[in-house]
Amino acid sequence: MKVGFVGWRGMVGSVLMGRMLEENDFAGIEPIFFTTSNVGGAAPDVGVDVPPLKDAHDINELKALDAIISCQGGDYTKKVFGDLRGAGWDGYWIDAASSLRMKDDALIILDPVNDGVIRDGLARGVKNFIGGNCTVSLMLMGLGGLFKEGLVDWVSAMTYQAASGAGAQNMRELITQMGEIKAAVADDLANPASAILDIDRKVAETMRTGLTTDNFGAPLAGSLLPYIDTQLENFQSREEWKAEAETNKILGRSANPIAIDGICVRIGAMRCHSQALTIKLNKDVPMADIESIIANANDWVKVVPNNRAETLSDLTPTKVTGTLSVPVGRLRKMSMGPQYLTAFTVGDQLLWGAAEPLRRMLRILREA
Ligand SMILES: NC(=O)C1=CN([C@@H]2O[C@H](COP(=O)(O)OP(=O)(O)OC[C@H]3O[C@@H](n4cnc5c(N)ncnc54)[C@H](OP(=O)(O)O)[C@@H]3O)[C@@H](O)[C@H]2O)C=CC1
Ligand SMILES: N[C@@H](CC(=O)OP(=O)(O)O)C(=O)O
Repeated sequence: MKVGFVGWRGMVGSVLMGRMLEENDFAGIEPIFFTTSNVGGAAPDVGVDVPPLKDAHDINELKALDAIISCQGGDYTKKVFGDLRGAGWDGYWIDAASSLRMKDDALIILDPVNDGVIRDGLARGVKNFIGGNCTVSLMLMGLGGLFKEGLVDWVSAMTYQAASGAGAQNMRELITQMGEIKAAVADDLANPASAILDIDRKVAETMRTGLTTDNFGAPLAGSLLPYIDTQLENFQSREEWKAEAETNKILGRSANPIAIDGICVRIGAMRCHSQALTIKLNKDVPMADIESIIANANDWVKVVPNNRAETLSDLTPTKVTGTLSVPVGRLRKMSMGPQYLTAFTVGDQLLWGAAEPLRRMLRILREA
């Protein structure tokens, strides 16, 4: 199988390369690497012979491939995908970008949750397989069991999203902002006799006027930004809109959708998205059953007992970052009634949120 990789050196692409190497995924395929900026340059060392970098806009080169994995972004997809299909290319297109997600001829891939939908699609001849929005994928990796059992009436998801979701430059900017805050009060901090309210005043002044905000457009460090992605006419942000639209498409139930809505917030975490969920169940299910349904849904979800020590140890971005683990905790019935469940979940948005579903889709194609 000839597989083209576009966007392999970006942030999502690098995570994908790392995972493919860990899982020995380059053995048995013929990888060909593409670039938008360095045609003829050296391709990465993936343990098998590879030609120099090819032009990611060269339709003839792309046409020779059985499958293409793109982590290059939506603008690239928009530029190339139509021309490539128009030129008669019939291969598999696997993409991290959102541009094709809601198209009728595309499926959103998250195989631990929708393996059946993916395999049905393959049997029907679907050729476009698109990774889901990170927040949606991570919510489903955590709570997929409840959806699978048909227990969910509606969900309200309040998110705490990491800087990485906005891109590599934003991760750098978050750290820069943290450093700028520290620098503004370093002398006062070093002096145990300094007044905390003086430190606080200087910090607030620095946050309002002295932080680098070229990428976020607003100060994030020490604060939060309760708006992600663009504004829609119904006053949802696009990130909030994706929750219901993409979840139902992933589950293959767009015709009979479950309502999912909430507020998406950017916080100063590096690469783990967290979300606090209010779930209205369609019946009163005992907590022990809920916990076992959630825990048994896939190999990566883990129920964290709802106590302070284990929550602070196991249910934080700091613990989860760089891992495939998806802990779900703070599980309890709410005071609104026995059908109202609350949960908190954390996941690495570059792994399950972006690269891992693409890697696994390639495996599914190879094994099909
Ligand atoms: N960031 C995220 O959390 C998520 C992103 N996605 C999707 O994936 C797409 C790619 O995102 P992301 O990986 O963050 O994008 P990056 O900006 O990290 O990389 C995109 C491309 O930029 C080029 N590039 C230019 N300068 C550099 C550099 N110094 N280092 C590395 N690459 C460079 C590379 O193309 P070339 O080699 O051709 O020059 C690279 O493939 C997004 O647009 C989005 O559609 C999906 C889910 C989550
Ligand atoms: N919008 C997401 C990241 C992302 O790339 O989402 P999407 O793949 O839906 O465009 C975030 O900011 O955290």
